Amino acid sequence: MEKAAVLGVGLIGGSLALGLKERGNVEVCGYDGSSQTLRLAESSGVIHYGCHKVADAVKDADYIFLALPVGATLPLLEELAAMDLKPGCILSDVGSTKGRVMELAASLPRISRNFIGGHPMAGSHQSGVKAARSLLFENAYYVLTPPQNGSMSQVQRLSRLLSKATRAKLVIMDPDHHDRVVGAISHLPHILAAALVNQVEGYNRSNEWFLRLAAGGFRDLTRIAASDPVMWRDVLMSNREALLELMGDWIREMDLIHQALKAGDSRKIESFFCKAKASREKLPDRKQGVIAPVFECYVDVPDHPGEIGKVASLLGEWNISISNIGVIESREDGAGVLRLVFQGEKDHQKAKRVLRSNGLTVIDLNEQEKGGENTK
Ligand SMILES: NC(=O)C1=CN([C@@H]2O[C@H](COP(=O)(O)OP(=O)(O)OC[C@H]3O[C@@H](n4cnc5c(N)ncnc54)[C@H](O)[C@@H]3O)[C@@H](O)[C@H]2O)C=CC1
Ligand SMILES: O=C(O)C(=O)Cc1ccc(O)cc1
Repeated sequence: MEKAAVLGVGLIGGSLALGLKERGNVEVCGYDGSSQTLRLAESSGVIHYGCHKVADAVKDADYIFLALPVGATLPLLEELAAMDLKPGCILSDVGSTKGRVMELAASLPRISRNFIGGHPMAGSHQSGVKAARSLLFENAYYVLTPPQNGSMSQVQRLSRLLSKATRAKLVIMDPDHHDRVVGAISHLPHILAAALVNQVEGYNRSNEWFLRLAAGGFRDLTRIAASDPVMWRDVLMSNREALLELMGDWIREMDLIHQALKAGDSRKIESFFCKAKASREKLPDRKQGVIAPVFECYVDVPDHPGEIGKVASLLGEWNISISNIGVIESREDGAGVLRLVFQGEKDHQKAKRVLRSNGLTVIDLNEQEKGGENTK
């Protein structure tokens, strides 16, 4: 049986460990800086067994997951790079930012090819192993950021395991692109929620009615302000560039509504809310845990001129329409990885068949393994 080491068994590490244990068909060893957490993880069955030393936890591991705050992930990754890991061992993390960790991994030659960044796009304002749940990531996106010059077969190995263990939808992204997008939809909202709570708390100090009257809107908008401060300190510190830009845009947006209010411009004020209402109503309802399906696959393109054109015309000959095509990774040897996106499941399945029967290596990160756990 393969072995997975989960370093940091809090909310995310614990949830991942539970999924790996219940559906991943791997032995799960845990490590945590807090021996109380490690004991609890062991006694509540979140991990098969715990180790008090990192070196013992990662010994003979086939997979290593770092599930600590980003600021603690970076030095631990450097420590791991100095250890003798099992050849071919895949390392990954779960951190909310990807640029900084990918940059560091790229500078550590002993692990750079086997470090595939990860970010499950689900969680909670709670933290700690007590809040861990085996299906926390079900139907959420799980972003992978493969290394430049890494191998797609390692990405496929990791995604097979994660798909079974988490039942999330795996997608590949460039680290900087990830940090800008997630900065806007997750990091910036956390800053705004905390700022609003701090502002109202200031008023409340001299008049307790402020927080006493706090109703639905304030509560909905600020739930995430109860999240772990160390984790969020590290998220901001590791995504400074993108967040400074996004906060600049936010200040400009606030200034527009401030100006409209100052001028008593009721038309502008109404259109500000109309625009937001229309856009908010278009957001898919996640209550049932449903997310847009991913109709995409990746093709390893050999180092021959015109290969991308060949893929496109092959699909054209079979009347398969592509909704998006792009090179996501170009390697030093001239070869690369092509990302193909289709409008529907029929074209997606047909394209994989056609490309494979023409000798191309096609990777679908969410392909169900025949007879595997996630076919249930
Ligand atoms: N909380 C959330 O909703 C989400 C968090 N993430 C990311 O997951 C990572 C972990 O977050 P959570 O599980 O929420 O935090 P957590 O606080 O629940 O768990 C972190 C665990 O790491 C341990 N730890 C901290 N520093 C350590 C060190 N230097 N050495 C050994 N152990 C150490 C702690 O004792 C704790 O058990 C973070 O990088 C965060 O950005 C990703 C997706 C969602
Ligand atoms: O609780 C919530 O709504 C969250 O926002 C959870 C969350 C926190 C951090 C992440 O990187 C991803 C998801």
